[in-house]
This record gives sequence, C-alpha cells and structure tokens, in this order.
Amino acid sequence: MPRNKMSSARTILNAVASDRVITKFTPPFHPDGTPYSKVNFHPKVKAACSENRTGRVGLKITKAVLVGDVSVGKTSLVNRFCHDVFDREYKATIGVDFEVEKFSVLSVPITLQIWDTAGQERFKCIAASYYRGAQIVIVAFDLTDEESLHHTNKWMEEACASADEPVKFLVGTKKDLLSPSSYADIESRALKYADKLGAEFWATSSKSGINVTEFFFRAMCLSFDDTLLKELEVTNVSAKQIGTIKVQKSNSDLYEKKKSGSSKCCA
Ligand SMILES: Nc1nc2c(ncn2[C@@H]2O[C@H](COP(=O)(O)OP(=O)(O)OP(=O)(O)O)[C@@H](O)[C@H]2O)c(=O)[nH]1
Repeated sequence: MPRNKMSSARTILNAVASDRVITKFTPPFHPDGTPYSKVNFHPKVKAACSENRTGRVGLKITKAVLVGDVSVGKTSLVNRFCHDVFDREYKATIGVDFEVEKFSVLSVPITLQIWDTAGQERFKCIAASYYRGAQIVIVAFDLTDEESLHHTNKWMEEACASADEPVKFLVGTKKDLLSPSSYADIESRALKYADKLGAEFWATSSKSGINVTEFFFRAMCLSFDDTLLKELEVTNVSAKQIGTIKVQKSNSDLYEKKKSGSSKCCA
C-alpha cells in the first residue's frame, strides 16, 4: 500500500506504523558535525519508559519548523519523509503547510507536527508566526547553491527567537546532484556553519531518499530525550512540593487537634 494511503488508514485506527517505531537512539550524520553528544537515551529516560512513568509526555505534540531559502527543497524533504514521494516540479509553498506523523519512542506514543514554511520573502510574516514554541528547528539549504548556505544564519536566528530551547539542525538538500568531490568541498564549509549555528549537520536527498528518515528519527530521539528529562524534573519537583505540603498539613492538623483538644478540655 502506498505510504499516503497507509497514513490515512492509520489515522482512522489511531495506530503507529511499524516504520515509525523508535527503539534505538539514531546517531548523528557526522561525528564532527554536532553539538549533541548523545548517542543513547538517558538512563533516567529509559527507566521512566520501561516503568511507565512518562507523565504527560505521551500526550504532548513535538513541534518542528522547517525554514530556509526559496526552492531549497523543504517541501520535498517533508513529502519524502511523510509520503515517500518526490516531485521534480517546483510548486511554491504559500505561507505555511503542515504534516503530522505519529511515532512510538521507547513504547511512548508521540506526535510530530512538521511546519513547512515558505521561503519566499512575501510570505515571511505569515510563516514567522508559526515558529513559536518549536522544539525542533530545521534550517535547510541547497548543497548545490552556496548562497543558500550563507543565509542560514539569518533563518536560524529568526526561527530560534520564538522557539522553545529547540534542538537545532542544518540540513543540506539535493545531495544526489553532487559528485563526491564537490560534495566533500561543500561539506567542509557546511560543517563550519553548523558549528557557528550550534546546530547538527545532515546531508540529504529527497530524490533518492538518502538520510531523510534517519534525519527525522535523530530529531525525534534528541527532542524526546530532552522533553522527558524536563518532564521528570518537573514531576520530581512537584513530588517534593507535595511532600512539603503534607508535612505542613500534618503539622497544622496537629496544631488544629491540639487547639480543639484544649478547647474541649476548657469546655
Ligand atoms: N535533484 C533533486 N531535486 C530536489 C531535491 N529536493 C528538492 N528538489 C527540487 O527542488 C525544487 C524545489 O523544491 P521544494 O521542495 O518545492 O522547495 P521549497 O524549499 O519547499 O520551496 P518554497 O516552498 O518555495 O520555499 C523542486 O523542483 C524539487 O523537485 C533533491 O533532493 N534532489
């Protein structure tokens, strides 16, 4: 069954497809191209998942925004991942578009919302209003168009300004169009950009599909680990607070009893 038909069937059944089940942490694309050293889920995250202590995380939606110059291949990246299709004809995104994918990460259901924004300047205002609260920021550039790499600074800055301490990615597209030597050339410069941006670098091709699934899986692993660690911290803090309240309550109960006892006595 084609993937788009499969996803509508899944929506009805509300189930997670077998190719969206993550049980292992996806490694980075390039060992020198990431500020994120994680290659495994945090032990606290693993323990919480196996003991079903994931709080509200399974109910949350992970928001990813995809930005970058016009025609760098943002929509194609999303279409390859969500529907396993590639269209060689260019159709400009008007404003913003979004896709929803359901995952299971360490058996916790989690929904990814991917906001695919328009690269055209005239849609900038509309697109920018969707950056708010993103946990994943993806800045795409065309590996065959160095100018688009030079603009990634500006895109990252704008998207991160209203995002929520996001995991950051710099994604080079259209890898299929480059010879190995021209790719090596642009890769060295892209790695420097990724370092400056504090982002993880990936090189993909939506035409061949290379590294597309791996990239989104890596984004989900990093974001899930972060989100659950934060949730565990909050749960821990509130558990401590409940403990304090209990102590205070029992103290005040004692006080109340004493008071009422004494009043009874007096009566
Ligand atoms: N060869 C090749 N072409 C690609 C690839 N990805 C995208 N393209 C082509 O690049 C053109 C632009 O792709 P889009 O995905 O529409 O670009 P976009 O960034 O979403 O464009 P805007 O929405 O206008 O900002 C289309 O003609 C695609 O077929 C790729 O990996 N390889």
